[in-house]
Amino acid sequence: MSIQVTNLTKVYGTQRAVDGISFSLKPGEIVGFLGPNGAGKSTTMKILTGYLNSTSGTATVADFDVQQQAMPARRAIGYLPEHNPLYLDMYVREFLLFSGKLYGMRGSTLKSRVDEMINLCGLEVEKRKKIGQLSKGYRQRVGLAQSFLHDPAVLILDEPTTGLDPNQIQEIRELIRTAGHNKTVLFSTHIMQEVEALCDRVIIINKGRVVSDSSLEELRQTGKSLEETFRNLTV
Ligand SMILES: Nc1ncnc2c1ncn2[C@@H]1O[C@H](COP(=O)(O)OP(=O)(O)OP(=O)(O)O)[C@@H](O)[C@H]1O
Repeated sequence: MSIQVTNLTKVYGTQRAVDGISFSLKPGEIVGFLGPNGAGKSTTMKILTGYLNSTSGTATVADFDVQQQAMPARRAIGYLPEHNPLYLDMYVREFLLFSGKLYGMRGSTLKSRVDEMINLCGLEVEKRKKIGQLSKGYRQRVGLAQSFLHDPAVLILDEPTTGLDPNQIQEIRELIRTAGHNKTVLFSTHIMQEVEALCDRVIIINKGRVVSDSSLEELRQTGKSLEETFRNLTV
């Protein structure tokens, strides 16, 4: 399995933000991770990417335990966090070169990979600007370029299109489809059409628990829209 989550729990103080969830993703699957605000999506993603430790349970990425084998697990992951923290004073190309070095890339391999990502993510026209001068959509492209840079097998994208205009949403979606080809992708979103446009399968969580894990095809066969299913399971 590319991602295996087993009985994962995260307690903040007295709150069980993630409450014994289990799910898995096979190599090459694109899975939408849905849930209302506060359901525990970002917390789960932060545990998968090693930003947070779980309270109990296990998670593996590319068969590496995210806590016990943190470094190889992280090498297998491209992560776009919800608020996409970037160094605003850095130039686009400078930032991507810097990020690549953190992944141990050097010399001509690094430079050609950065140029490839600039091209793939449509950053050519903006590559000489400082990140702080970019629009939100272009900042998101920089975040995606960074997450794809080391060619990870697994992409974990936390609300990659939130706050973008309809054209940018379409472009970022296309980018995820292109760059996510042959990769395993887990992404969270509140946009149902996005799930329908991109996903093989949908996992819905509510109050820290998995309430549905079905293929889009199975959900279609219920005769209800995804929105209706979501509301029925989470209101
Ligand atoms: N560092 C923290 N300390 C305490 N509570 C936290 C912390 N981070 C998250 N929480 C709480 O855990 C719960 C789950 O939060 P999380 O961010 O994982 O939800 P989410 O599903 O990603 O929500 P959204 O769709 O709004 O981004 C929320 O009630 C949140 O307030």
